[in-house]
Amino acid sequence: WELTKKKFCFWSGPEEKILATLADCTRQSPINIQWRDSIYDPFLKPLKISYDPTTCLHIWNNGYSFLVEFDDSADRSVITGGPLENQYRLKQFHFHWGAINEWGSEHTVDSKVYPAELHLVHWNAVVYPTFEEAVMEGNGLAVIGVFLKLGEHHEGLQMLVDALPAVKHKDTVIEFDVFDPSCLIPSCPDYWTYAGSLTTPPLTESVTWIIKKKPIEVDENQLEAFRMLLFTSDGEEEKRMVDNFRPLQPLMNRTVRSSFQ
Ligand SMILES: NS(=O)(=O)c1c(F)c(F)c(S(=O)(=O)CCO)c(N[C@H]2CCc3ccccc32)c1F
Ligand SMILES: [Zn+2]
Repeated sequence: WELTKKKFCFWSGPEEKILATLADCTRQSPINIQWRDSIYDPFLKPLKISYDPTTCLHIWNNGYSFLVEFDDSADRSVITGGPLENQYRLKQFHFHWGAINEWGSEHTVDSKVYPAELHLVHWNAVVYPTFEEAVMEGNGLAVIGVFLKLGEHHEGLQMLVDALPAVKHKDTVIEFDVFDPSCLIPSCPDYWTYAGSLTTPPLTESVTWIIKKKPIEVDENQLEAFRMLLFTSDGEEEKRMVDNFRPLQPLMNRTVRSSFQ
């Protein structure tokens, strides 16, 4: 293993825990967060978020999700505090959602599934020279997860929704000059945090997950707008971009900490 440091963490079925242990894939994501099993940690600091809206670059459909990418060449959009030892730079955010409102999120809370989940991906530019290197290291990434629930119209999200028709097909991109993603993060400071992984290839166990307790509310039309995106490129047989979430992974020997009692 040492030589290649390659490991393969993708199974499902009863033997997954044994195989995961053999391949030491012991911190995969997403997981179900059992509220009563989470441990309040009084030493957890408040998460400090400071984004510069002008670091926003573009929105693109990469055939898995739609992502909004940021200029991460300097410490202009960063998070620090919370469970983090260093400052992390915002690289991109993206969403996961279902074909219908009954499912779509990656994490669940007491087995409750939300219709969608926002992930803001940050990397440890204090310790690692590039994002690609940070992706391979245990403390390389920090992802803020925010649940979306069906409810009131979300003004901030609508700016993204209005741009989606322009990125309907895989590998389409449009410029997106100014956007402050903190409008998508609930003001309630409460979160859970645990050591996990990316939920897409390379599935590396490099993510400190910070899952906000409070969801944001979005309306039906806004969720429907996500579902009109396509996994497929222009000219291919259309496949709607829905159900782009990974199944729940075994908790193994992990504790989920909460920032609140
Ligand atoms: N749920 S998640 O937070 O684990 C997560 C995703 F779910 C997801 F879809 C993506 S992606 O960029 O759309 C697809 C490439 O992996 C990323 N992107 C990251 C992962 C690897 C990588 C490499 C270059 C740029 C961005 C990313 C991701 F971190
Ligand atoms: Zn994600």
